[in-house]
Amino acid sequence: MTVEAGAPAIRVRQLSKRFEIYRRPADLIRELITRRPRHEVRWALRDVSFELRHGEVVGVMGRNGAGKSTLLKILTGTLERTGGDVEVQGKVTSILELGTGFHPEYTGRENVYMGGLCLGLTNDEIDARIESIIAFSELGEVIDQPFKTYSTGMQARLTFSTVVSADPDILIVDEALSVGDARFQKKCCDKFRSFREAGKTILLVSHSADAITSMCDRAILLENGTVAADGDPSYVTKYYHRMLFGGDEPDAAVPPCDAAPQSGVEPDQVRASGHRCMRYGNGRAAITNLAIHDRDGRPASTVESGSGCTVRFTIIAREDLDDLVAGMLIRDRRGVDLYGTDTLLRGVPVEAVKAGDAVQVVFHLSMWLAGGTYFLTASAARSDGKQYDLLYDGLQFEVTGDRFAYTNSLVNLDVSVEMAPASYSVR
Ligand SMILES: Nc1ncnc2c1ncn2[C@@H]1O[C@H](COP(=O)(O)OP(=O)(O)OP(=O)(O)O)[C@@H](O)[C@H]1O
Repeated sequence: MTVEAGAPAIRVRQLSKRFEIYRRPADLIRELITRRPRHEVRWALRDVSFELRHGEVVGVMGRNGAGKSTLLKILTGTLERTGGDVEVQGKVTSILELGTGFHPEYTGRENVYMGGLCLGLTNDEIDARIESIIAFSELGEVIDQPFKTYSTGMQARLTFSTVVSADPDILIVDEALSVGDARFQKKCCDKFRSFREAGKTILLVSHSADAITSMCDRAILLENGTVAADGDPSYVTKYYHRMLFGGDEPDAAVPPCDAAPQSGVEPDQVRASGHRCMRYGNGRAAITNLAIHDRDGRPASTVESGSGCTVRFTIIAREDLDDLVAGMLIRDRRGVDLYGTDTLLRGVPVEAVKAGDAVQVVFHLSMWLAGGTYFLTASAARSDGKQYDLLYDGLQFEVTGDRFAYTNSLVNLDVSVEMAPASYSVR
């Protein structure tokens, strides 16, 4: 099938899934006989609607039990829906569980054939692809050993390599990549990129904000079986983060971040860049005056790569605090965490702070990032991680680049280089 980038690949309208849960198997029989309900109803999905276009890589996030797997199972046709519509345009293949359809006693090679046949490939097609599947999985040395002797990461590599070889129009992946090592994840990322360029659609479930922000064009957040957010991955992952870490105690005491622009970056600059800061916590302390100071001690929104600077902020205790840990985290514009630390990790003693007292926090660092736009998060928390106040991406700043590095570099490794004649002989 030829796919047209931008055309709808999956359309989901008001999708619902209801499970009926019987505490004991006998309850089902009793219900049938007495015609009185003896089950609990659990809605795994309720009125879920979205559309995915060909050429989009979309991440699905959500807490345990939010409905992600149920959604994927319905999209791949392995689970019946209770209500709503699903339209899928194109050939779908999925990796819902590692090694599904793979037999533990068979070798890796035999499993590639079995998996390929399950994916609709013919024997001849698998013959033509087997070497490239093995090469992609990098399991050439063990491919004739039983699948059960593979580590989870190796199983993930073989499953992924086999599934992508089926050349689907729509690829659905459920967390399978999280078990691979960083190098294999990078290969998967590259594969996704080439899929996207070929106009294919990828739906990827992950709990990792890094995976979602680095691989996806868009993210959908499920909460209690409904769509809680759908949009830009960095915004949705922030929202998810807030839900996970900021939701257990009310944070109404803390003003919205946009209402409290931080020094070092002008409010207009914040708006112009579309940067959305988020603020959450229980409000027992408040962070103010978040700023970066350059090596001359002046507040700066631009820092030279490799130069010394300080991250500064003040924490005001609104109530007596038994302990206080101050933290900082730098993210890139895709939302990937680049560096974070806190006073506890750095061995600064945790001390009680009285209501009304202010604490000045200063992190000294060398800005070994490559040129680009970055975001600084500041936190004031208890040592068990409970947030008093957290300014998520509270400050945007620029690093002016090391002009000797490639422009897509992420860090500045302060490289020097030499080249000299070498002796060389052919034996
Ligand atoms: N077969 C089933 N029978 C009864 N309830 C189910 C069944 N499958 C899922 N559920 C319920 O549906 C809800 C959504 O489950 P689902 O597995 O889709 O969540 P999830 O977001 O994939 O979670 P996780 O991140 O833990 O994998 C949960 O409350 C779960 O208990």
